[in-house]
Amino acid sequence: MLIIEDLHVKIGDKEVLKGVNLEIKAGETFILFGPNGSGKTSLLMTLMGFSGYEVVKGKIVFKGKDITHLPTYERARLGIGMSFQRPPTIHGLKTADLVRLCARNKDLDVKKLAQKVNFEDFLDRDINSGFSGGEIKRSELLQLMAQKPDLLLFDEPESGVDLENMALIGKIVKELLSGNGMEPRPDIPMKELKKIRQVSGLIITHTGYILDYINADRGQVLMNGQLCCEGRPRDILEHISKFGYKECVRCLK
Ligand SMILES: Nc1ncnc2c1ncn2[C@@H]1O[C@H](COP(=O)(O)OP(=O)(O)OP(=O)(O)O)[C@@H](O)[C@H]1O
Repeated sequence: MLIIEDLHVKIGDKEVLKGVNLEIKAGETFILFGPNGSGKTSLLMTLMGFSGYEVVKGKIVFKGKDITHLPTYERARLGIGMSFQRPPTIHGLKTADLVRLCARNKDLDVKKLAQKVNFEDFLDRDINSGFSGGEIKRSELLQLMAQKPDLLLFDEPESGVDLENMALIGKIVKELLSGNGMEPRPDIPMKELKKIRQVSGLIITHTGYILDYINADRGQVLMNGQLCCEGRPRDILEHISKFGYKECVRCLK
C-alpha cells in the first residue's frame, strides 16, 4: 500500500527526516512513537504533500504509484486521508460543506453521518472555529468518515480528548481502519477477514490510549528524523514507559 524509501525532508534549512524507510502493507496498522520534535508530524505532512516539507532525497510510493511530488488533492483522491493534531480554523467554510467536499458527493446525508460522532450541532459552524480539543478530533473523524481513505494518517488521535470521548474516538478509528463501517461478519474467520481488509493506518501516539481500541500490527520509534526499534506496539510503549527513549538513542548508534 505505502512504501517510503530513503526519505530526506527539509523544512527551510533544517533536515527533519534523515533517510526514513518504511513499508505499510494493505490492511496493516503501523504505530509511530517518538519524542517531541523527532519529526513524526513532519513525516505525515510530507506523506500528505503539504508545502514547506521539501523532499530532498528518496521517494514515496502509494498503491504502486510514485506520489513524491504529487499535489495534496491528488493524494487525497488516490486515497490518503489525515487527521491533524492542530488543524487550522477556516472562517467562511461551514463544517457540513467541508464534509460534503471530502465525500465529493453533494447528496451525502451529512447529518446522519455526524450523528455517529455526536456532531450534528456543529455542522453550521465554521470549521474548527472555537472548537474544543475533543470537538476538533470529532470533526476530523467526520471528514475521514466522509472521505473513506484507504490509508489513514492519524496525528495523536488522543490529544485533548476526555475519557468518554476517547471511547467514541477509539470506536470510530477502529471502524475506519476496518473498512469504513464495514458490517460485522461473524460468518468469516478472523484470519480471512484480515485478508479482505484493505484499509491501512499510520498512527502517531504518545500515550498509547488508542491501542486499547484498535488492532495495531507493528510499531517503530522515530528519533531525530530516523526510524529505529521496530516491534509490537504494546512492547515498545511498555519499554518507553519504563526506560524513556534512552535505549532508542543507543539503538541508532
Ligand atoms: N514550520 C517549521 N519551521 C521550522 N521548523 C519546524 C517547522 N515545523 C516543524 N519544525 C521543526 O521540525 C522538527 C520536527 O517537528 P515535528 O512537528 O515533525 O515533530 P514531532 O515529532 O511531531 O513532535 P511532537 O511529538 O512534539 O508533536 C522540530 O524541531 C520542529 O521545531
